[in-house]
Amino acid sequence: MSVAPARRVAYDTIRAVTGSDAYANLLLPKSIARAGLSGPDAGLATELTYGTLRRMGTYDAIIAVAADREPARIDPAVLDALRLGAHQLLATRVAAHAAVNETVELVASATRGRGPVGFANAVLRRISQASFAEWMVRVTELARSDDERLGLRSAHPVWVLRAFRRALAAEGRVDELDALLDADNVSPRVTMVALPGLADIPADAERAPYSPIAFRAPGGDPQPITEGSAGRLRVQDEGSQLAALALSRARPVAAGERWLDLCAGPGGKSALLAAEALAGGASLEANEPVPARAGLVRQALAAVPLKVEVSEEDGRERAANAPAAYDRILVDAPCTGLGALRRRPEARWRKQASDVRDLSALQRELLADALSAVKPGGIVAYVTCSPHLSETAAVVADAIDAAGGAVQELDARGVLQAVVREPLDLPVPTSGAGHAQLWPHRHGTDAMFISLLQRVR
Ligand SMILES: C[S@@+](CC[C@H](N)C(=O)[O-])C[C@H]1O[C@@H](n2cnc3c(N)ncnc32)[C@H](O)[C@@H]1O
Repeated sequence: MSVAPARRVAYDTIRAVTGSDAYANLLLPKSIARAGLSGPDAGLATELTYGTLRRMGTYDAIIAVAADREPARIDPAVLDALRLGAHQLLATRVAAHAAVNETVELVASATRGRGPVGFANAVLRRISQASFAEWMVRVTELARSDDERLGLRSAHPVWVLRAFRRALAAEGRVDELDALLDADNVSPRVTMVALPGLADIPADAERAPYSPIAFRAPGGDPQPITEGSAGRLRVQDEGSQLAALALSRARPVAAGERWLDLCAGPGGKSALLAAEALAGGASLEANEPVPARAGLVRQALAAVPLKVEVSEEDGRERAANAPAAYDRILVDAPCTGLGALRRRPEARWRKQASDVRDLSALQRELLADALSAVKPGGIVAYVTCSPHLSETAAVVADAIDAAGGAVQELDARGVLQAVVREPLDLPVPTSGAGHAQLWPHRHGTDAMFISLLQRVR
């Protein structure tokens, strides 16, 4: 039996993600194009890849019971095939015989001898004997806590869902946790930006609710729109647009202002800030230490007729070497990305709780150095695409404390409400802090955190 090309593409992508740390959202479109898939076949390859990777932890729990063996003791090439097979059997309308036979065929092509093939065949047949709901009853009975059960049902690691619960509790909305976990398992609609002053939203496009420059890609396919737009109509999450606009529109721009985008790669917000700087008579510099990503920043900036220098330094040094030089700085800090799980299906399983400690130390240093690089009266926007409190409110609170009265937090929610087309539901945090936290389930955006900090002396 031959393997359908869509399944082969899904399997190879999953192997590259689990075995070589590839990113599915970057690799899959290239693999689909190379295999010549289009229409429903491309859709099937995407569904199989994203669905399998998103629910990997849950499928592993099912495979452990069906195989009577811990996933860590299964050959990785076989395990990935079993994950893909389990997804087809339990969460799609793919016929069971096709799911089993073609998965076994994938195992035969990836391994030697009859052992792995027989093993995979037996495990898949066992999985096919019960529905997803029945398997959930079996695996959740083995869970050691309510949070483990919730993690299995929602396909989130326990440390991630606990971090989400704490962040929602910090704004008195802990009852939204289930909605947030559900939203993470649905691919977002493709949202685009029309760079202000340089491009118009296409007349027939559906507007997005909040950002005044956002619209939906017609038919979900951005390519016909991006082509021929010279980079001025581009894909960008509405939350990212709002984060950049919160800085550029925090107050009117005075001609001659100097702006810096400190952590700029791959350049989506730089392009938007450049368009805003051009309109207001400000200048912009950008910085990104990873050379390949700095190249992407230059590409993105090519859309805007403004000369923008792109440096390739560690942001801490870049900012520390420019005391009181800038009027506005964007610190879109490197973070866990837990706010963008919808579009990065494997990210939730790849990140570890221990990553947060190292990242938050770097975030604190970047923010402190950025605050030293703004003029008195200047504004730093501290932004993450993570809602984890250790990367968000705690970093900002420490920066304000450390500044000993030299830094105050502005009302980011008020700034955003003045920018948006429809009011945002942005509760006041129980701490009373001035930041804004966007959410996939509530706003349809990535979970962007936005704090505006002003140096007062
Ligand atoms: C969240 S991304 C920025 C996204 C970007 N602003 C955009 O909208 O396209 C964070 C960036 O920070 C960069 N980065 C990592 N360590 C850094 C450091 N020490 N200084 C400055 N940037 C850093 C990463 O390479 C990454 O490109």
